[in-house]
Amino acid sequence: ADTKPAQPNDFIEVFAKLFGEHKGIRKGHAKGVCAVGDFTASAEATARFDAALFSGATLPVTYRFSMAGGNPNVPDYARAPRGLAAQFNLPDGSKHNIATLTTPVFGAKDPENFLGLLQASVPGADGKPDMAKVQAFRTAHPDTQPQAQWLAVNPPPWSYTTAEYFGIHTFYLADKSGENIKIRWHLQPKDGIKGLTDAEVVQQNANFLNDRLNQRLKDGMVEFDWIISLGEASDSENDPSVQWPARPTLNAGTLRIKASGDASCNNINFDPNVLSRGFTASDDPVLRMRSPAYAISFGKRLSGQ
Ligand code: HEM
Repeated sequence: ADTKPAQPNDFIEVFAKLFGEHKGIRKGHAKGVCAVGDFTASAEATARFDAALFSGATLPVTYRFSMAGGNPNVPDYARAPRGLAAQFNLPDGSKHNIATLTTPVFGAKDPENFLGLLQASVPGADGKPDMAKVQAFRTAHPDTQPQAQWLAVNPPPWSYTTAEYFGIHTFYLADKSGENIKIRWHLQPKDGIKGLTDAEVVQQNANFLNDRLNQRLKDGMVEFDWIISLGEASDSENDPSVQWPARPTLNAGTLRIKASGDASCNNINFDPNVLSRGFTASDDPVLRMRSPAYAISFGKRLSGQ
């Protein structure tokens, strides 16, 4: 990074400049919907890993699907990432959180460049962002380009249930021999991947995603396979703007969603550094920044700010 270290509250402040102040709701991923279901590990994951999540027991899970950004009224056809967060409830009362995006990479390699990109995008006096300034920032910081390129060529999901969701960061996972394996992972929808057509992007109403999820759940539960990629020595451990090459994978289990639209996720902070035994966070600086930024947002929204 070529600037002073980004502070967690810098993000809360720039989100307010970009999206306005919205009291009592999430400062990021403001628009979303709760859901409930469970998770069962695969026999392969149970055999291979020494991790509480993969012990084999079926675990209750609280989910939240969301639209990226701090605008609670963002239209559901926006070319922005969608999020899927999950909180796994372990038998001993502990929790494990994941909070994923539909893009395989994040929008910057570190908090400073993400903050710089957001600051460059703040609208001027005319209410519009200075696109030349944004473009100049992206040119000077090439790590801010891959996510934007991905979003430009991939249509927004047709439904929350027809997208892949990526963990993006590198984590370590303990195997039965006591070794910590370098992993990345994504959630693979059993409904298949389906995007909106160009015509649908223009014609969709602004709030179809929640209805489509409710409608889909009337036909039975929605399932995602948890696909883990096994990293190699050359694969990045701390740069979320870079995708790993295709690697050997294994199916670690199935996430099931059974109902949506309740209030179960409202008071959850899906801090992605809350991990259960067997998982360890990498020192990806973006991953580390997420805990304090989410905590500020959580404290604010719980206190009506
Ligand atoms: C420095 C980088 C980041 C900052 C500052 C940031 C900030 C935030 C904030 C403030 C929230 C609201 C938290 C709450 O009130 O509970 C949030 C939610 C979320 N973020 Fe991030 N985020 C960052 C990176 C990421 C990355 C890399 C991912 C995915 C890999 C991600 C996925 C999500 C998701 C899915 C939610 C919604 C969670 C929910 O449904 O409650 N974010 N983010």
